Amino acid sequence: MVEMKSVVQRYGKVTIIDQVDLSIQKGEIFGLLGPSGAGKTTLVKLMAGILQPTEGTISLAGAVLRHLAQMKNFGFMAQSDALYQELTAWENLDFFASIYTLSRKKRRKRIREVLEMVNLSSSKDQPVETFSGGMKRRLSLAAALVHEPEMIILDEPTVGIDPVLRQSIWNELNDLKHKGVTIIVTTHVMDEAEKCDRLALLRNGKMIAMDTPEMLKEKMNVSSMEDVFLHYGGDTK
Ligand SMILES: Nc1ncnc2c1ncn2[C@@H]1O[C@H](COP(=O)(O)OP(=O)(O)OP(=O)(O)O)[C@@H](O)[C@H]1O
Repeated sequence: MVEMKSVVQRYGKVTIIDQVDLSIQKGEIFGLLGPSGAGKTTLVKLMAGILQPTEGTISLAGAVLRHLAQMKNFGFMAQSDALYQELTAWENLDFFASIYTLSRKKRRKRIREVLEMVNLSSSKDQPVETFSGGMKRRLSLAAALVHEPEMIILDEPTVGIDPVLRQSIWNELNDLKHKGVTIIVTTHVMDEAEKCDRLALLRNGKMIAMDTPEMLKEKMNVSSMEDVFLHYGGDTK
């Protein structure tokens, strides 16, 4: 689904992403883990076509990537919420759904579904400016999913979300995965890292390990993802 070859991203003389190769399969949950400043957000922005790499190639489902963010089959949830504060939750979702030219009937059905998924049905008519941080995060997730994309990129999706809801979001991500949706997620949360099919560990812009959570633990001879992370010299923030 995503193929990166020798990708380098530089700002001036500073190298932020350093010769990254990776390949993400359709229908997998792929996690990006690394200490703060390692380059995770930069890497997902490159995948989303929001940034163009200084060097290397990025292709999506075989095609060289061009403005993927505008493509219909793709959803992106950034770290900062891109919501219209004065509009209600429903109106925000209706706006995002209309961009993707969903029919009116389909839109209503789908908005109800995603609101239910993120547990915001009862707040659907409230303006976003009255929402808590966690509610805004949940609405951003709903907005990234409203058009049923084939691939979603979630940059720290569960920051500010309590453990119960975090679990229900992960159940939802697993359901999507079983429908063949490819999910790319950056996280600092170790129990979330465990839920990924494969993980890439990033440090100082370099890919230092890539494997299943089980194999990473086995290779390090440790019992938790926390230990894997610490082994590679990360800090858990
Ligand atoms: N536009 C930019 N110009 C210069 N440096 C940048 C720019 N964007 C990011 N950086 C630098 O790139 C490095 C990686 O940033 P990035 O946001 O990708 O890290 P991250 O792993 O997502 O961190 P966090 O977990 O804290 O969100 C940081 O040192 C950051 O300061």
